[in-house]
Amino acid sequence: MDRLPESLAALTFLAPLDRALAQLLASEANAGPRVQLLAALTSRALASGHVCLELERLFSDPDSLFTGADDASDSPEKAPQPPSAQLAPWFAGQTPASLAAALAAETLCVGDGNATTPLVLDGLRLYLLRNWRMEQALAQAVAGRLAAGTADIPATLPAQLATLFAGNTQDPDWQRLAVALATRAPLQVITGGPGTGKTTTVLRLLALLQENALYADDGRALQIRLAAPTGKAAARLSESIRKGIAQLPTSDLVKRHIPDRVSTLHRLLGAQAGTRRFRHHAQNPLPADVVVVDEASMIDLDLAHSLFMALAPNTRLILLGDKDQLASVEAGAVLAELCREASTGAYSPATLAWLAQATGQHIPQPYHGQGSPLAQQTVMLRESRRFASDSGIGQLATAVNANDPETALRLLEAGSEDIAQLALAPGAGELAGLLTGSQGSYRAFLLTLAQPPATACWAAGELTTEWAAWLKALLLRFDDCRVLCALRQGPWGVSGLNTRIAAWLQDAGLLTLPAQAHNQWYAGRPVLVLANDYGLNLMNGDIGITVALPAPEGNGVVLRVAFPEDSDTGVRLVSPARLANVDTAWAMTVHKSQGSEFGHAILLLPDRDSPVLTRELIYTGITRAKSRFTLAGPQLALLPQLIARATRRSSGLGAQLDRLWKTP
Ligand SMILES: Nc1ncnc2c1ncn2[C@@H]1O[C@H](COP(=O)(O)OP(=O)(O)OP(=O)(O)O)[C@@H](O)[C@H]1O
Repeated sequence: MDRLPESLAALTFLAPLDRALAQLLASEANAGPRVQLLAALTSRALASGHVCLELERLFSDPDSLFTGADDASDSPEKAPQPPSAQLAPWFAGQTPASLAAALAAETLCVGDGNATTPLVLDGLRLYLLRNWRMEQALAQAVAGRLAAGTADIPATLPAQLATLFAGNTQDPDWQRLAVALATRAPLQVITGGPGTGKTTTVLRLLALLQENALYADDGRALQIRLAAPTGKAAARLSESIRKGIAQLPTSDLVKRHIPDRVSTLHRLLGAQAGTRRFRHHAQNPLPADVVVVDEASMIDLDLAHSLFMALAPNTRLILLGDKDQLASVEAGAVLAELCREASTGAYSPATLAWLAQATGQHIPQPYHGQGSPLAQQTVMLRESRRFASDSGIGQLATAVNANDPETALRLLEAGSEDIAQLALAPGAGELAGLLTGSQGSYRAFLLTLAQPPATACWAAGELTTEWAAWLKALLLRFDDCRVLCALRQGPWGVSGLNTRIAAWLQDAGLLTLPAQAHNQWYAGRPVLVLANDYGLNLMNGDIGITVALPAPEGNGVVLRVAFPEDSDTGVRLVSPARLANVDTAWAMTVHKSQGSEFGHAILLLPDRDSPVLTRELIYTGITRAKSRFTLAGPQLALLPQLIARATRRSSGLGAQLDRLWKTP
């Protein structure tokens, strides 16, 4: 330990920012070598998605703490030695408890959260102060929403539920149970895999709440706000809400008061250019009676904290998401932490009795328990309506989630109408055939691109209906197929694949690339927006298609990027010159694909293992497929070890909640 700080340079897995933090603590707070090292490690763990540094894990499984989330590389040169080997000399002869004791003695740098110290030690968890505060505040907000206890059952509730769920014959009917529970507290969590009916359920809940509000004595409609973490997820929810409203068994008045506009969460909270602060916060809460947030697995600690702080105490929050998907790119695994008891249910006798009275439903014994107050407000939807029980995609996703590699391999090897595997040679030429083939490929998209309308493109400076419809069709067709990479860098990562795919498409006569290699812009280039741009109203994750349009004035053509938009034309055109932060999107990372779905999802595994290849990544990749899934790669034999590797993000949210509930 005494050789620090110079020797921090020897820890190659640290980033300059981690070392800078250590140096700052040394110069400003007189931090000793041990605190410097642990501060740098906390900072590195944070960059890998962990809210805190768990000292026990630092000893038991350090390599799992220091892997990148979205910036993984498959070049082995980057990490000459695993972190465990590099750290071994520093921690020889120590234990988690001895480290904690030594840290606690450094009172200028390390505190218990009451004083303003740069680091907070909470048991055997070490935090940067800001994260500890956010986690505390979030836990208190969650617990606060559940503190009021159980409301009485409104006399009308059983009949309303019976009408709304008249078509559901399942026993228990988890959708009905979820709606019933959501009426009794200002927080409800609904988790479930793809197509388990999360949107359908929340629509019925909104109908029920709005019905009660509109037909009450004062007849005031509830202000309902819908949001999702990315623009793409928001557009998808908007589309399924639009379709679902028509089928609701409720009056036209109620239907008219259910919104179908879904904003991004950042926009809902009032993101402002040039600052991380949102317009809505505890002193200026969101004006809303009900807030629904979909794809909640993508919400990191920071955003979850901002969301909870922006809600007035009586605003009802409904979180929807799939707890088994990849966690957020930034630190935290909020939905997974909130859903710790979702699989087992753990419904208390009081909840069981309440539900029996409200719904007439009896939850089977395996789901009984003495769960936390949050478990009582959480429902896991368990039956996929999108995938029949014999669908390959559904079965494969279930096997991966259940850590059952034998079944997953058997399904893939046998193949079926909707799943296949494709072993690739180093040149990956087999993939070229798949991407230019007749179905579930980029062919239909590129053929649509080649056939713009023969009519005029512009009328009075606006796109004509025909051209707008063509652009919308183009955007839709692009979702026929997508290559999802596990990694970003290297030959099997997004960067390598995008170049190869464009060349294959050109070889097949489907695409014309610019003669000059440095010119990245060409008609047909799909682009992915990499960061929120409030000036252009484009969100991280939005996808646009580059098109050549007749110039609005004069001769020739201009390149524009078409993005979907919730407007009359349904599309918006942006000049490529204004798009500084975009990437080509023939291939994208599984992380970036969250919240999207594709007709045919092709998940590409690299040629060697990496700690970022996890069960959640495989599951998320599979569940992006609507009708066809292909697992491709040069080393498909890696699959069982990837399925076995479950992600565990270090966080204290669950522990903070447990503590709050134990000490009323
Ligand atoms: N109780 C039900 N009875 C019949 N069909 C249902 C029921 N619930 C959902 N569905 C149908 O199943 C499909 C998937 O439902 P929904 O879109 O609500 O699921 P989801 O969990 O929100 O899906 P996603 O994974 O896309 O978020 C839809 O076509 C929906 O109409």
